[in-house]
Formats: sequence, structure tokens, C-alpha cells
Amino acid sequence: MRLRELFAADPGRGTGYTLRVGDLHIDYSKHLVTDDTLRLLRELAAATDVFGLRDAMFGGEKINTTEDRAVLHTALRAPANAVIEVDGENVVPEVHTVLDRMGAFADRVRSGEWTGHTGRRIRNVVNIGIGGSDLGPAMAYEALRAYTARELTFRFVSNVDGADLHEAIRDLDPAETLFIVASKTFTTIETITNATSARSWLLEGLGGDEKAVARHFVALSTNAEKVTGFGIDADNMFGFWDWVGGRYSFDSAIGLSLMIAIGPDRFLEMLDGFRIVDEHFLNAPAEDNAPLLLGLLGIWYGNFFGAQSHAVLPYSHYLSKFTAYLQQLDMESNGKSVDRDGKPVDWQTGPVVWGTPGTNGQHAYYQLIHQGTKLIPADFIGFARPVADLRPGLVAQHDLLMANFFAQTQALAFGKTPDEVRAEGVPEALVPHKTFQGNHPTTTILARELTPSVLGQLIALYEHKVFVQGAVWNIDSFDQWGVELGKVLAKRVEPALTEGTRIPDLDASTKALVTTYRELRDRQ
Ligand SMILES: O=P(O)(O)OC[C@H]1O[C@H](O)[C@H](O)[C@@H](O)[C@@H]1O
Repeated sequence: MRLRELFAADPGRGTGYTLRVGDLHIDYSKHLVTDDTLRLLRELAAATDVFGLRDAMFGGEKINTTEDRAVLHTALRAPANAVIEVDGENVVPEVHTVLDRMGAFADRVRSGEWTGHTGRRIRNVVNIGIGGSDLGPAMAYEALRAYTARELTFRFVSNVDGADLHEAIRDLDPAETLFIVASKTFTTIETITNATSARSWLLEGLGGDEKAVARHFVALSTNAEKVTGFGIDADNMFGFWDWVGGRYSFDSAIGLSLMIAIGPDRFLEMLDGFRIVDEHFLNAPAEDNAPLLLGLLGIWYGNFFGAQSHAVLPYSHYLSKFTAYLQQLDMESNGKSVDRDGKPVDWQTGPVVWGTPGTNGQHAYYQLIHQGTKLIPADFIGFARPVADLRPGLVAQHDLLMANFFAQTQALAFGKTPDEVRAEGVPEALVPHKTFQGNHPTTTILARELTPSVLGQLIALYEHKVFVQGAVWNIDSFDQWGVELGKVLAKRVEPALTEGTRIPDLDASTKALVTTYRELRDRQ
């Protein structure tokens, strides 16, 4: 199947193979599919009961079977009058109670009414969290930077490498710094370690008065007991629930740092954006259902063409962390090799998701996408207008950015034949080098501008796409047992590093590495 031929055969393809969801214009014409392919893929979705599982998810059923949990991130953006029950209890009122508390707190910080221990206003907000408790707020803070309170400084600390916290706080004044400790479980070693170090830094800076902690630390968690055990007042805790997965948690209390940055109204606009796509996914027929379509297209390449990866390439500097966010969303959800009953699957599951903002990637790795031997389906995300208040000269650069955006998907789809190369007078020996095979599939997602609502729409689109794929593959997209083994082993190795105790019963390679590490570290 050649894209050149598909377009030649159907002049209406460029407008016909498009969808509109909320503010998102989605063009899927540059895919290696016909109406027949799409019909068959929809039959696959019907045969695997994707919509049945969707309804079970929205209805609060415990579809995360290995953890016996409901999967209700959609309840986090449900309207206040919705009724969504888990174990017979409507969860929506609690969601809105927390949102209201977050809003009140965010307003107090933004207005300067919430002061630090010494009475100075808060000027710096440091979110300490990792995985889903970091990537969402950190990504969205960058994405919506044009909407943020510029007089406040925001930092995001995740890595247990002390350098992360060091660089985040070295130029900050503790008297003006608020730490937001974000951890669903409040047991994550990286986060608790960084939070403990941050507390010492704060107390050292403020004369050691433990009472300071209450003015400078808040927690976002499902685990009240651990939060109070850490010394954070229950009044300064914003809760969420076990039916919110870590990588789906960013529009829960985990979004507090973002809410302080952009203000409660903008945050609610973002939730409205999520809801637009939730409702679309729930109600649109299969033929027009964007998450279904994107999920099935991914399956088409992964399961039928053997594609191993999927690139997400935003043409917006503000979306610099978007793909990193999607990596957790997609790869932690669908990086599974047993089905829901625990039996090995004999089909490919989740792809490697990767990518960085255009046009930077064009001057780095696009060579391989254009002329390499691998099939890499890609999503191109772009906007018609820049969002920040740019100087006129910089506004003009936007058309140049977007010219690249359109040129790339065109080049990928249609390539350049040897005859076209020859016609340019290229010497015969160079013709193969300058030929572009084309036929590289891409989806183009275009919106007017990157508003909070549009960001919410984009994230929900990918959340539900990942859901669709997991449903077809019959895997549990909502657990993450694969992260556990490394945590357990780290605990076992750590005493050998920190306390210098006998190296435990390790394999020969790890034992030798630990020995070398200790020698290097302790050498004078
Ligand atoms: O929010 P926390 O409980 O601290 O968890 C932080 C992250 O670490 C875990 O290991 C999981 O793999 C992630 O899904 C989670 O987002």
C-alpha cells in the first residue's frame, strides 16, 4: 500500500480522513489504511469489547483486577452533579471538596495571604514527587507557562540524586519557599528522602523551629497516616483516592503546584478540556471516535507491521516535556506481557514512546525516520497561533515553525522517487542516497492555540488511546508490577553501599560492580 497511490485514487482523502474533537483537528489521511482497513480494525475493537470495558471503567467497576481497584481518573473531571459510585458510594462530592480546598489554598499563596514562618510571602514553590507525582505537574507547568504567575518561581524535584534538590533550592530563600510533597503512597523512597532533606534545609535556614514545617510543607497523598507521621499537618494535606492511578493522577490534588501557577480558574478550564474528550470517547460512534481510531492505528502498525516504537513530536516549545509525560502514561500502562488472566500474550503490546519538540528533532534523529530501515509511526502536534505575548518578530517565526511541521509529514508520506531526484540533475551515484522512500505514516493534530483546555483535551486523548490498546491486547493497563523488583533489590544493595556491610548474596556481576564502586568512592 503506497500513500502516493491512496491519495491519487481519492482526491477527497485529505479532508475525508479527518476528525474533530473539541478544539482538536485530527488528520489521519497519511496512514496506510483504506476504509476497509479501518472497518476491520473497528471489528477487532468490537470483538475485544473495547466499548464494554470503557463503560465498565467510566461506571466505576474494578477493572484493575490485579489490584482490585476501580479506574476513575474520569471522575476527577466530572461535573459536580455527576454520580459515579465506587462500592456504592458517590465519589464526585469528595472530588469537588478537594478541588475547592485546593482552589482556596492556591488563591492564598498567589495573593500572598499565605505566608511563611517568618511572615514573608511565598515566592517559590518546589514540588517534590516522582513518576506520576512529578511528570504531570512538571509537564503542564511548562505547557502552560504563558498563563503562569510570573512573580512566583516553580521547581520540580524528582530524582533521588541529591543534585536535583541541590540545584532546585540553592538560590532560594527558605523563608519564602513552599514545598509540596506529592506522593500517592507517601512511601516512595526518592520522594520521602528528598522531602526529608528539604525539611532539614528549611529548618537550618529558619533557626530550627519545628513549627516552621507547617507553614512551608503541604502534602498531596492518599495516605493520611504516613503524611502526619512525616510531620505534615493533616490540615495541609490534599487527598485523593486509590482509584486514581499514579500516571492518571495529575488532575487530582497532584495538580496543586500547577493550580498555584495558573490559578484555580485556569485549572478548571483544563479539567473541562479533559471532560470534552471523556464525553467524546464515551458517546461518539466508533467511526468518529478519536481515541478509538488512534489506538487502532497504533495496533495496526505494532501488531501487523512490526513497528516497535511510536514518536510523539510536538511543534511547540511549551510541550517540551509532553512526550516524557506520555512515556509513563503509555509504557507503564501497556508494557505488559501477560493478559488479564496472567497468561503470556503471544502478540506485541505497548510501543516504545519517544520524541522531543520539533524542529530540534529534525536536526538530530529525523534522518532515521526518513531514510532508516525502521517503521516509526509518528504524531505531529502543532498550533495555529503562538500562545505567549511574543514580540511581533517572534510571532512571525511561528509560520516558519509550522512550515516545518507541514513539510515534515509531507516528506515522510510522499518521499522523493529516484526519478524525481534524477530530474534535479543529481549524479547517478548519489541518486539512492538522495531518494526518500516515503510511506511513513503520521497523524497530525492541530489546534488553534495551546490553552489549558486544549492541554486537557490532548492528555485525555492519549489516556483513552492507551486504554483502547490495552483493552484490545487484553492486558491490565492500570497496574505496574514491573517497577517493583528494582525497588526491592535497591533496598537489598543499599546497606552494602551506605553502611559498608558485607556485600549480600549478589550475582557475580553486581558484586564486582559494587566492589569497584566502593573502591572508587573511598579512594583518597
Ligand atoms: O506517587 P507515589 O506513590 O510516590 O508514586 C510515584 C510513582 O512511583 C511508582 O513506582 C509507580 O511506578 C508510579 O506509577 C508512580 O507514579
